[in-house]
Amino acid sequence: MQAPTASLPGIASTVVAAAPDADAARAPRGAPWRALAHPFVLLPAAFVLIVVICALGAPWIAPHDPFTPSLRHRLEAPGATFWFGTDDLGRDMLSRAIFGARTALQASLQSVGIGVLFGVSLGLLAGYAGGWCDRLAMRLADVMQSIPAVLLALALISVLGKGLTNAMLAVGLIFAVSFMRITRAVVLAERERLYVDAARVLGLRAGAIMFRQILPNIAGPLIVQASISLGTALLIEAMLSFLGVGADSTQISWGAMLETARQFQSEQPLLPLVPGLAITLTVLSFNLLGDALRDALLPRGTARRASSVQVPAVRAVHEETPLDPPLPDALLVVRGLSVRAGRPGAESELLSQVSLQLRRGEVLGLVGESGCGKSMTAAAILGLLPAGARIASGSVRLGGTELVGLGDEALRHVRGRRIGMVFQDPNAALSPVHTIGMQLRDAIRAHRRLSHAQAQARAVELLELVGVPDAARRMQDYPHQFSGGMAQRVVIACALACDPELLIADEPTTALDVTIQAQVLDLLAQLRERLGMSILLITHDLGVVADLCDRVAVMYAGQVVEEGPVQQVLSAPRHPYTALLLHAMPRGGAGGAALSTIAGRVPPAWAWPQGCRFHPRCPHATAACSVQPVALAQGVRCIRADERLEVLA
Ligand SMILES: Nc1ncnc2c1ncn2[C@@H]1O[C@H](COP(=O)(O)OP(=O)(O)OP(=O)(O)O)[C@@H](O)[C@H]1O
Repeated sequence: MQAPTASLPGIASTVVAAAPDADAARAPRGAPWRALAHPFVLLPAAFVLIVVICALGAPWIAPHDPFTPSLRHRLEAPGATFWFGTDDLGRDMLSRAIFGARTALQASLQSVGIGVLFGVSLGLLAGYAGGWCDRLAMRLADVMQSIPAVLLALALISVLGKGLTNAMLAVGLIFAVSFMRITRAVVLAERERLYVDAARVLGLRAGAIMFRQILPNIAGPLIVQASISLGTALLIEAMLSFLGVGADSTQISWGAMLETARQFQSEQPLLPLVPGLAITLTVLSFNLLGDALRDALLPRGTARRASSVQVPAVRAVHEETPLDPPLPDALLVVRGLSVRAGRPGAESELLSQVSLQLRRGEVLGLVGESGCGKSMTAAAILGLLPAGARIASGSVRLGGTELVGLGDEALRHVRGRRIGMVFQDPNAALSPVHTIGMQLRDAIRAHRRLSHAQAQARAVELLELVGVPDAARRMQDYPHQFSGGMAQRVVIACALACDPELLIADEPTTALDVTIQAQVLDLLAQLRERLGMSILLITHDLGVVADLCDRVAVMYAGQVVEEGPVQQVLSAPRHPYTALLLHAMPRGGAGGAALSTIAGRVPPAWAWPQGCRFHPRCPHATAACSVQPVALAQGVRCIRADERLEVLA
């Protein structure tokens, strides 16, 4: 175990130069309050507020005693003393309606509280864990949802006895099903988002990810559902009390008032007015508020990462790749790594016999077109393969520790502590609803027992290290208040939280403005220099590789096709694919010359070609190239590697 480090000696003081955060947009916050600004919403919001005030201050607000009968005033019409008349026992209808707000709100809050508690916990668990846990929860939900809420309440009352609490417990259990379904659906979508991957990469525990990362992000749909459920609960409470199985004689319920009004309506026709209006307006207000909140909250943050890829057919190539002996001082050694996805019998091989080596303090570039398997390689190293994909064979050793086959808990200790990860889109990698300070402190405390103050100090130090100006003040800011470049610096700071030996950067500059890209790359170079870290840099850009990397591995169709020192590979490429990639690079000063491209595209994983996978696009391919798989030999996977082949533009 690493000792807790409260500081990085000699580093924090060296602030990496950065451009000022000029484009840090201050996006408007507080979507619920924006929704309340609409006139259609102000009225119901004001009405709900009045109901709440009545419920809380009933003894002081009610003009008369709502409980003591006064037969002198029996069934009086509305007048100066009793504004809304009296009931059959001479009690003031207005005062009873004011006290009735207590019962209505208490019952609604009770049932919605129970619904939220059980529903959200189950939904989080089902959505996050998946598998049998999810299936069991969904079947339970189906059964529960087939029973009408009022029927279940009546059944529970017959077992547990009459009373509002028992009735609302039953209603709460029915509500739990809706909350569970909503939570599960949102969690299923949220868990595919980058900030959840980022939290897993940092080594946060499943509980922390569910409750601290995902839950605040699904608050919107839950608030909307809670608001609508409050109205429904109120209606059910009124209905049960109307039937005489809800509120008892010590409680005043609008439903019970309505039942009394029904009995004496022929004598006093205005009796139903007060309870009827109270029920209708309160339920309507809750529903209108729910609608407004839905409009304000739900469209937010809908961008989702594409999560699944169809894998319709089998295409597994078996080949033996001779492995080079490990480099001296190798930190990461990946050997013969194959990853497969899909149903048994219909699997495709996403990675085939991938071998890589990375020395301590070295930067290894992983290049190739989109779909070649670069991100899949990083995911396999981190033990974070997408659902349905698995490591079929091979080994990943980090500083002598075999990572393939390690359990979840052991891997959690590796991620974040020994391997840090920087993603392509910094804004997607940071949770939008937490401050930068909290996200950094969480990353630091995921692996170290530090007090809040120590974690805070370390977080500021990390922000200074990555060149965020005015670091202490910016700890309170949210991700949207940072420009792309600054947000990426924050992501890098999170990745460095526990001094990892290896940093995996997956296209860390692709989502950034070109002027900012160079600054972030400079930062990575400086960090590598100062911290002696190894970096696996995934990129499309051979220019970046030339500037930053010591070694490079070129990937094509799930295989490494060429590997070696940057200078050697870029100056004298031996694989036609590497040569064509180099040829397709935009060159400064090319003076209007058209960019050359590589004809065709990378095939999908289920259709990797037979023989050399590049042969259908290769200008030098011969009949022999399509016969059998080509092994990686002396850093290149091409049967014509020893011939001198000119690039055909
Ligand atoms: N969840 C998945 N299930 C099945 N196949 C997948 C999945 N994700 C990716 N693939 C396939 O794996 C192969 C490698 O994809 P990968 O995302 O690693 O490529 P990449 O080189 O990182 O591309 P990019 O530069 O666009 O990120 C592709 O054929 C892709 O279609």
